[in-house]
Amino acid sequence: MSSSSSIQIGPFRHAHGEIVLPGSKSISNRALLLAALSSGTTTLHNLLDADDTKVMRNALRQLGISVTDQDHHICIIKGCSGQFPVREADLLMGNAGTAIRPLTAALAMQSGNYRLSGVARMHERPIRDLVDGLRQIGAEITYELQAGYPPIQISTSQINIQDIVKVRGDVSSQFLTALLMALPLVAKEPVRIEVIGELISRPYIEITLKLMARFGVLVDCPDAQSFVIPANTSGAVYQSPGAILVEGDASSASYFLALGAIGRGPVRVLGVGSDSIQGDVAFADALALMGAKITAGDGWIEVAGVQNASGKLNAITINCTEIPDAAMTLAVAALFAEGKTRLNGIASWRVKETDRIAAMAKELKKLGAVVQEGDDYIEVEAPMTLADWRSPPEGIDTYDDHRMAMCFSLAAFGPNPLKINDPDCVAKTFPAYFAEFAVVVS
Ligand SMILES: O=C(O)C1=C[C@@H](OP(=O)(O)O)[C@@H](O)[C@H](O)C1
Ligand SMILES: C=C(OP(=O)(O)O)C(=O)O
Repeated sequence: MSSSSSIQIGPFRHAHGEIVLPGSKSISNRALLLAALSSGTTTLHNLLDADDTKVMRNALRQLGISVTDQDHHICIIKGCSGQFPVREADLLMGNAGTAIRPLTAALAMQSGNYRLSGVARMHERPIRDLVDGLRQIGAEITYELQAGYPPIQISTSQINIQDIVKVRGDVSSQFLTALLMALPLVAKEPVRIEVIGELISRPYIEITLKLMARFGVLVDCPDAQSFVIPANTSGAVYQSPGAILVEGDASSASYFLALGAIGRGPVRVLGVGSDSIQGDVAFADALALMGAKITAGDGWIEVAGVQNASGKLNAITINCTEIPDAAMTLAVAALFAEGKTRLNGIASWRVKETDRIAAMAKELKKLGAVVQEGDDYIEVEAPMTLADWRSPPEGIDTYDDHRMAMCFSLAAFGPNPLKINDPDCVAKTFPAYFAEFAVVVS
């Protein structure tokens, strides 16, 4: 849990250096679950060691899986061949969407009794579309407090799959990810998952499919809305690949790439690059559109300032439905752009760690930016002159949202010192963030 301290940083002018990124949250939590469900032993290298992955590791241990941390970043998992040894458990999921949603689906396939709950904010984050998807195939799931939200109770039931399972994809892609990973455990015939309506955050589905393939399950995608899971004829459907090397986290990379643009650079991130399976590497393309000088290769990306004669970024209008997490970094980078930056397709921000559109608008305004928000967009214009930048004495609030804290560190490149409240909330995905930040800024 994060404390209620604050830090004072900046003003800074330069950013340069190299940073080795922590492991990807999205890959770490998928790899942990698939390794646990597989037959065989898997060694996970460069696993993220942060709150969200602790939640997953602890839950798997409670479910009877052998999870051995060799050091902070190497973890050895002995798989259970699809059937968790423990059939009753009360699992605390913190605020980790990548833990509660996939585990809910996997546990609904187990014929056991499980309760899943989280921190207060998790109980405001929707899970209805997943529960509806699972109920179609006979899962018994009830809501403990408010319908549509955790805590939930999963009871022993008979899973009976007809040939099509439908799921909505416009609130979170994690519901589809959860079904994709869980259904192979019970698919006696091929099962088609059909996505109803828009599918947001689509690149995260690519991560899911690629990880499933590493564990031996190949999903067919006949069209953009359909996913066909093969029949499970052998019982133990997932096969351990032996070892997995987790890439660096592309969302975590976004803060350092932005620093390389705003603080002249060069800043190089190591651990993600042109060969990445994470959609958030497209943040580098967005930054290039804003005028940043970017080069990349396998396993690295570098930013060396901006190409515009003004030395400033230029504003852009961009649809962010494929990069919902890194898009937050663009909103704060807009403080260093000429013109009005508009981020579209970000309705999902409202149901994440906090209402990120409201929080972002409120805190950017405290700095003197001109901000407009709508249901699914935000527009940001930098303070007109240096004198229009404000230094709010009460500090920037972070709403227990790791990305609010990390994004707003960029604002320390404005003319004033900056106070950030509750910086420890970065522990959700990047506990060492402010230590790494300190190494590259001056
Ligand atoms: O599947 C994943 O690993 C994630 C999917 C995205 O969520 P939504 O699909 O809810 O947008 C993203 O914001 C989250 O941080 C991680
Ligand atoms: C939305 C996020 O997390 P979660 O996996 O809890 O959905 C995030 O990390 O920005």
